[in-house]
Amino acid sequence: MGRRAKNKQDVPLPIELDKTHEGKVTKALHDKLKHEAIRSRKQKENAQRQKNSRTDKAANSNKEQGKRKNIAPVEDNSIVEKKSKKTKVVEVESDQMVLDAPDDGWDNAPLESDSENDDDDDDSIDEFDSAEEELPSNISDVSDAPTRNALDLLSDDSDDEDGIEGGIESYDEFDTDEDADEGVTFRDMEKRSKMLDSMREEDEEMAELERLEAGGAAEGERELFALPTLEQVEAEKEAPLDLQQVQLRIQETIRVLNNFAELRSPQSSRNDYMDQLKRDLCHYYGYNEFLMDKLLQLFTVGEAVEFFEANEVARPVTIRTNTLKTRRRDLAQALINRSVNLDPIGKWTKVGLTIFDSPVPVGATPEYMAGHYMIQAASSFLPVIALAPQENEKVLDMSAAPGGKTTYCSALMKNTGLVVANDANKDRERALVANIHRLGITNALVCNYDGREFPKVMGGFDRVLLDAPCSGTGVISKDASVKINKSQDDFSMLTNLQKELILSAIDSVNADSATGGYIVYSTCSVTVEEDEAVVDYALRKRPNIKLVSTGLDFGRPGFTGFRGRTFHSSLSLTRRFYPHTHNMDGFFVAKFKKMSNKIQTGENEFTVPTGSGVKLKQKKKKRGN
Ligand SMILES: C[S@@+](CC[C@H](N)C(=O)[O-])C[C@H]1O[C@@H](n2cnc3c(N)ncnc32)[C@H](O)[C@@H]1O
Repeated sequence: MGRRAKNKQDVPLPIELDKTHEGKVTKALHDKLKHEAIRSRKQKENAQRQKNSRTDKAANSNKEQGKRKNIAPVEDNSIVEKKSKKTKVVEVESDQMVLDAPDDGWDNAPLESDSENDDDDDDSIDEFDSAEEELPSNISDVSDAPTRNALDLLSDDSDDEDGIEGGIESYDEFDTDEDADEGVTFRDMEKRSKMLDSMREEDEEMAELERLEAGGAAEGERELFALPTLEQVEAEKEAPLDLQQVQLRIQETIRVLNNFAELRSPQSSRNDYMDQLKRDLCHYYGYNEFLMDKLLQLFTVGEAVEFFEANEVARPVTIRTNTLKTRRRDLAQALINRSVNLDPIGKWTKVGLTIFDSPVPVGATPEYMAGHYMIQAASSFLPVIALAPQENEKVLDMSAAPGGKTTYCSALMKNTGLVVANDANKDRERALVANIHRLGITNALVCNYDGREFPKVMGGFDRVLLDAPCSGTGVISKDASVKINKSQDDFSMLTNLQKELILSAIDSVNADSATGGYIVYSTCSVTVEEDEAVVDYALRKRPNIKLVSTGLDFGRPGFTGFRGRTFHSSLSLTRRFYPHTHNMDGFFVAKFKKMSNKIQTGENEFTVPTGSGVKLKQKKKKRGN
């Protein structure tokens, strides 16, 4: 746990970076002139507006009496419902659901035996309906989605002249379902539309003015910032940590680094600033220097701070509907009846729900006990969506415990075919077996091998999922010990294991599978050495595979190069997910297609079996002289 977390009583506000100060100094002069021009124009306009307002109000007061209610926009029912809900955890996807005029989502997850019962829909959950599809082709990009909120919608639609003239005091007055068109003429509408435009312009200019005022004042003060001297650094080590001071220094250091030529102190180099920043970030967020270095290599300093901040906040609790037993709409209704406050996770899944709050523990409801859902992180849906297991296939989940992904595979396969759920850790397999029973999975076989023993144990799978053991740098909000308990030795050990496991996973797949021939590699780590570097290694060692699209069209493309290393260009097909951009755990997903069971790797030719057991054919090595 970081000092920031430990010192809860003294936690300063989250660090917000000043993005308005990244430009050059000449821009300050430009801003100042613009500031003056806007101020003088605004003074004139305000005087004129007040005059017009008085005249118009007098002329229209009778006409406008009683009209206000009639011209208020009819608010979408779903928005009214959302507004009445309790405050939510920050959740980009659910906002999107509100605004995308949803229609049909709950019904897209039919209970197999009950699909014709769709017409007994309950109105109370219609607001969540969406046209989302499980198939990857329909996944939308949450990170790029427009982020208008319900109030934006209301203000866009509002036609109330009183609101315009006098300023909108409260949006409550628009909450009416009376006929919006009655009594409104085209001339009125045109006039109101012009007024709205002018109001918008005015708001934008005011915002610009405020920005310039705030920026101007800060600029003068901040230029005095200098790094602490060696003596001060030593003295700080002895004294109790002043979080406010450290926070301020982080902001100032980043500002200088963003405009180094102009704002640096001549006595300090870029490295001096970076060293101080690293020390401060370690203190403030409680990371060891080793991991801090790694993460600062991954992001710009600004984005690194966003990542650290996101790690201080718990991700939303999410559950996955077990479609073998129920439909999402029925599950949602059952939980709503228990006063659980929930929403669909986002357009990219039709089985996920976000739980905002619940008066009963989500892991102890009768629906949970009956196996109607799995408590599962949203990120953990992604590799299974990418794997896309089909009915009647033979699938291997190489590191399966506690079974979130195994049971999702079985659900997608409608309990047909075979899912081999393996894990090297016997203790963790208890939870795997319990989940398999609770969720009513009947197509799984649990085994307890070191994954590296595949495909000798069994081969010829249509698809293999390797959700690899990893450092957990994507799930720091769940396990803060990761901040301090990882060393270079741990990373070396893990990446070696990951490389061996990924080759076993590839060799366990039958390239001649009629329906499959796919391998998905995933980790809950954001480090390149556990993600792209492992995938790149697999591509080099197994030329009979190629990367294909994960089908997840949100998430950032993987790195094709990193700190002087060049990876195969197809690495851009892999996907990265971050807590600060996707509000889900940090995650990595890569999907391979195996093109042939024969591989030629210079000296050796391997033939991977299509049935169980392994045949390893080794050609005679060609030896040189
Ligand atoms: C990220 S967790 C898997 C989570 C699981 N896929 C799920 O969704 O519930 C990684 C798992 O790898 C297992 N593991 C570690 N080393 C292994 C190995 N050599 N072979 C197979 N599994 C291994 C760990 O016991 C752990 O359960």
